[in-house]
Amino acid sequence: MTEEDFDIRDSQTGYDRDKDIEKALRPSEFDAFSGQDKVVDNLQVFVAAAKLRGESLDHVLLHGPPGLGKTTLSQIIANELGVGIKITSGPVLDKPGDLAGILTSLEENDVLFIDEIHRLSPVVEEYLYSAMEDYRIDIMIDKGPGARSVQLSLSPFTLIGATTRSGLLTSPLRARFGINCHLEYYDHEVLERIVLRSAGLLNVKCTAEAAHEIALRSRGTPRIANALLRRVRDFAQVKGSGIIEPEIARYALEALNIDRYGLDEIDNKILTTIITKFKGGPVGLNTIATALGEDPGTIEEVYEPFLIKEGFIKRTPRGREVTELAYIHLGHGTEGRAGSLFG
Ligand SMILES: Nc1ncnc2c1ncn2[C@@H]1O[C@H](COP(=O)(O)OP(=O)(O)OP(=O)(O)O)[C@@H](O)[C@H]1O
Ligand SMILES: [Mg+2]
Repeated sequence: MTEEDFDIRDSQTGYDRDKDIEKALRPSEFDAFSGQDKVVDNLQVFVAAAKLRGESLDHVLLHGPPGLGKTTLSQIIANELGVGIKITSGPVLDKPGDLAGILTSLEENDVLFIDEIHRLSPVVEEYLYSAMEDYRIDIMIDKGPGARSVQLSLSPFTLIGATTRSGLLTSPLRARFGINCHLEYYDHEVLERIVLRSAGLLNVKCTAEAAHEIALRSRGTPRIANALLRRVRDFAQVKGSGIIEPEIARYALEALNIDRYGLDEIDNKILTTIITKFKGGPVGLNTIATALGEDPGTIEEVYEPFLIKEGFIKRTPRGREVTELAYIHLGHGTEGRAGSLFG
């Protein structure tokens, strides 16, 4: 990829301007949130029950790959509960004191959102335990010989933790969440609906067929769908009629060098590595990770689920194996492959 190429990764990390648009496209009610039906249905019941009883909602853990709506859902939950939300993240909370400051500022039944909760330091994590369980924390007053710790009661609150790497959570932390939700990659039809909704919010006309083209290449991820929509809109306005139609959408996506299946650079690297270095597999996860210089957990939790969902990789008892689709997609011959699956 040259620098001029559109890098899908930018849409994951986000430029500031894009961040603002991302905020504007973020649904604020359950009804505007498409997909993840099971998770949403359950959350709606739990939220309604908590409201009925006038209690705080149980602590919620949201996990799943980037860009699938964890931050969005946590904001919807607070909004639907009609409470305030404070937002922070694991790496930002350096010392227990940082956490104590936020916890004591929460009002009754408020939501505290901790993003990247797998990156909390062990001392801060331990400090969180009693806050989550009994709404109590210990704070130190005074320094030196007069130092003593006093217990402080907190208002009941809901902790919503989000993580892309649930495998890294310790079991004591995981056990303290009463509600545990896993977000899945989105189907094309749902992404198409999301693209059409976003187009409406951006005030640009987009046909259903064009939305479908964009959805196909969005890696099952609403954030990428929205990012592609914005780039395609640029093409439609500069080189087309201003309306997003299938032809201009296809033209733009080609020009942006977006993979036909929405795979990103790392997805393609994983497939290429299995094909060229391991004869298509089966090969163990750790071996793939070492060959790529990536962390095995990240491959397993962040990349592999999409490749499996779309049928590029299979899990077998002996390891990971690429499918015929992967060979076709990458334009590799299947001569060197192991096994006799396609032979
Ligand atoms: N179900 C949905 N319906 C409509 N838009 C969605 C949906 N899910 C996510 N989005 C859009 O995708 C963008 C990314 O979602 P969000 O920031 O919530 O993802 P995330 O899971 O928190 O990602 P990360 O792990 O990177 O923090 C949001 O701006 C929102 O507009
Ligand atoms: Mg987020």
